[in-house]
Amino acid sequence: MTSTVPEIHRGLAGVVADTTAISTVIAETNSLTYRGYPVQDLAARCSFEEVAYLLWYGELPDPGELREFRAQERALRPLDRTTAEVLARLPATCHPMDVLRTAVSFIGAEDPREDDGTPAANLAKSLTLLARLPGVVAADHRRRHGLAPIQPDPDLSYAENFFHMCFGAVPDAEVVRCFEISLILYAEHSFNASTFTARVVTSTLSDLYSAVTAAIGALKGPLHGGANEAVMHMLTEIGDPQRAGQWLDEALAAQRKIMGFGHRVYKAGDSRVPIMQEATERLIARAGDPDVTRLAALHAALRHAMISRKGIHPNLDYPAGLAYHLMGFDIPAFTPLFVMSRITGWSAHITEQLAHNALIRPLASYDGPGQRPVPPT
Ligand SMILES: CC(=O)SCCNC(=O)CCNC(=O)[C@H](O)C(C)(C)COP(=O)(O)OP(=O)(O)OC[C@H]1O[C@@H](n2cnc3c(N)ncnc32)[C@H](O)[C@@H]1OP(=O)(O)O
Ligand SMILES: O=C([O-])CC(=O)C(=O)O
Repeated sequence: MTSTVPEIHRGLAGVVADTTAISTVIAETNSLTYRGYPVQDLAARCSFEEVAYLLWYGELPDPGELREFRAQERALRPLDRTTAEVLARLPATCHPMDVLRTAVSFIGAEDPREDDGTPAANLAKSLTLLARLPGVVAADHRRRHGLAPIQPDPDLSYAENFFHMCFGAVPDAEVVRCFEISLILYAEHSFNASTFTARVVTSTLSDLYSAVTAAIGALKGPLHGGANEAVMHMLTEIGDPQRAGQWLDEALAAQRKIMGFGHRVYKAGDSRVPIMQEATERLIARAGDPDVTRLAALHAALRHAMISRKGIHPNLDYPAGLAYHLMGFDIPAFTPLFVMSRITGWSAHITEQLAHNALIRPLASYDGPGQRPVPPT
């Protein structure tokens, strides 16, 4: 009897798993659109709140809709006492992504709303998470420096308020805008690993908090969102722009993955990198500091070396990691910043998955031992 060997798509590479109307990544033209709008234009003209609204409702808000959306987000910002206490008890040695994952799970456990899974109920939960997660990240950042949390300020935008809660001050507009651009670029990217994780959990008809908790776990890994932290660790390890080429040769010879480079879909450059790189260069110029100039030179030298040696281009995590460092965030807080943005894309996909749900359950080709008897005891 002959058996046909099925074609295996390890890592689901090249597999089209479903349709989506949320975003499209077109590697051939190096383009990315959210609900049809080029991400470059959104990053140039919109606030992060407008982009969140677009992802969730399918259209950009008119002024009245934006006003109402902003008011709702601002009203939901304060963390309740129990959540704050639970988070303060987590060991300071755990990674901030563990804190965030626990926070979402805890906020979900505390939510008294019945889980009817309707789009309206899920959007209400998504807005709660969008509004609360910055407070979680900021309080965690401060406790690691022995500082008390700062209450949110409802007069500030999403991005401004986050700086206020982390550092007790809002930096100049250039820095806030650079941060906001990173949030817009990180918001959504089709069926990436964390979004697909959220869709898998949702496909079992589990709840939104469970899907987001799982997605945070997937984003933490260094092959996905964790790469923005790994980029800064790598730059710190190299230390000197003059060493970039030799360091890279040794790392490649040792089969190391160079963090912040390469992408499953983009093979000739990530559509988001030029915008993020430009914004980061404005931060570098603004700093006017020799250490920053040196770090920027190292960042550029490694990018050139990687492109010339391997033809592999940076992904969004490469400029974003440097930008977050220049904004004053601690390295382990970088991936939580990604979560504060990607919560918008995850929530949109959870709603879309439920709208035409099919349980996600692929097949496997078994290659273990043949059938055999259990030895007698
Ligand atoms: C926001 C985001 O999540 S963007 C991604 C962030 N992740 C990173 O930056 C981590 C570093 N990058 C990588 O590990 C990879 O590029 C991934 C995981 C992102 C994509 O990988 P895949 O699509 O599975 O491609 P794959 O790993 O098969 O790479 C193809 C080839 O390029 C090489 N390659 C790809 N990326 C890198 C890299 N960063 N460093 C060194 N080599 C690389 C691989 O070694 C492989 O070479 P081979 O064909 O000689 O074996
Ligand atoms: O699309 C991917 O595989 C990873 C990525 O860039 C993202 O999630 O933003």
